[in-house]
Amino acid sequence: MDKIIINGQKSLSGEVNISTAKNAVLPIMVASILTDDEVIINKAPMLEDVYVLGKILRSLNVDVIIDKETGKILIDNNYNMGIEANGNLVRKMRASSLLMGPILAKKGRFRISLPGGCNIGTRPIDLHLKGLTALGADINIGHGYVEARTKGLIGSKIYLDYPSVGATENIMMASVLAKGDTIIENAAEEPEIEDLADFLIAMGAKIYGAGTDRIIVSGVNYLTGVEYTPIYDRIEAGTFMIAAAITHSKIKINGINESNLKPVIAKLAEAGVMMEIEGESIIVDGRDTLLPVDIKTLPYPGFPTDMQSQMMSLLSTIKGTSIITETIFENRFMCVAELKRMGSNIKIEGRTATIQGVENLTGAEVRATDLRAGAALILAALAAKGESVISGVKHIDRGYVEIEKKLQGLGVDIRREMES
Ligand SMILES: CC(=O)N[C@H]1[C@@H](OP(=O)(O)OP(=O)(O)OC[C@H]2O[C@@H](n3ccc(=O)[nH]c3=O)[C@H](O)[C@@H]2O)O[C@H](CO)[C@@H](O)[C@@H]1O
Ligand SMILES: C=C(OP(=O)(O)O)C(=O)O
Repeated sequence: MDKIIINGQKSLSGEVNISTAKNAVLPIMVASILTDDEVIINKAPMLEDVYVLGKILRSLNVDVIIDKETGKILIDNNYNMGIEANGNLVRKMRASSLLMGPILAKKGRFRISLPGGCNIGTRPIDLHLKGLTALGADINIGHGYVEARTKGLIGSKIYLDYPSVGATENIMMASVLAKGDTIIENAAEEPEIEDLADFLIAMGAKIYGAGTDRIIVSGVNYLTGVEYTPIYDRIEAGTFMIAAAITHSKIKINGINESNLKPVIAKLAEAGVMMEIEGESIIVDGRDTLLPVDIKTLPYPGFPTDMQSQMMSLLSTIKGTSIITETIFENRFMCVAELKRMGSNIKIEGRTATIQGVENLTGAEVRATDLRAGAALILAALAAKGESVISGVKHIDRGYVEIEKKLQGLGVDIRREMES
């Protein structure tokens, strides 16, 4: 198992380039099977999740070429795509549940292994299935699999009990080829949903209102091939913003969209971090004394759950009391036990964490239990006195492109020890 080793308390300087978003590219890769033509995705982030999804699509008999040098992905569904992807691969990643909508729309049926829980929560798919049922799918669940059939999807009005990102994406992808209009109410508003809609629109889909809580999809008969570049990763950008804040440094981050980062910018500003936007770049200056803040995670445009663990590390180093309330995933405080090993003073009660900032974190041997917990440990290690050794790096590699190289470029003393 790879390990990341960091010698902390170095000041950061220089610039870092943000990659395109994992959470945009995964649904876009899946949506590519909705056309019989070739799709080209440019500047894709070269991440473990992208490679695994590539394998999942190949197991459906879809041609997928991932060029690691250029970041170009070619996807061609070959006209003879299957209806069931390899179960072992599907169970490896949550985002594989997004295959349901497109396979159903293209083939009229699918069989998929239930994705199961993961470290951050149980993550049911009831809302995905409710939406597909409303569009005319007959769904059966048994022996760990979901099977669905339809005689033809028909547009419908669907109210989501919760604005689930994945359910909104699945319903949108299923309904683009349905007969008539679909209205998704209480839809998720995340920027990655708007990006998926832009991708589908570029293929010929008719989608209105993506990025709001009411999305209207008018079904079309077919979609065409397209060349597309996904949006920047707002969570990667937010993670580097915290890297500047936690080390009291000033750095420039290239590849951001200010409006997508609003909730993160607002909270860091409240904590006393100075920020200046220059087009698609942000200069982050954390050299002033920082103040404690309270955070509650919420669906977009609220504060993103995917930034919660990283904020936990930052607030651990800020004098005073901060409170974090996690409302999205029931098990997203797993980094806390590890942060405590580094000297953090955090108390958990249900979904609330009370953080008393400490003078100094200290380097320790810690383990990443999920992607953002891993990012939080890296950030804590940047601020900690002495050496930290982080294991469980496979989680971090799911969502951060060459994180140690990007941090090295900012002057961090960081190295990876590969599994021998
Ligand atoms: C690949 C991708 O884009 N992943 C993101 C996506 O995950 P994902 O799409 O899985 O997140 P959802 O928005 O669906 O989940 C939010 C909440 O809704 C619940 N829920 C969801 C679906 C359902 O059918 N029933 C149900 O109860 C979940 O358990 C969770 O408590 O959005 C999350 C919330 O912003 C992010 O943390 C993930 O990084
Ligand atoms: C939870 C995350 O991703 P996924 O939905 O792919 O597990 C994340 O990106 O923090």
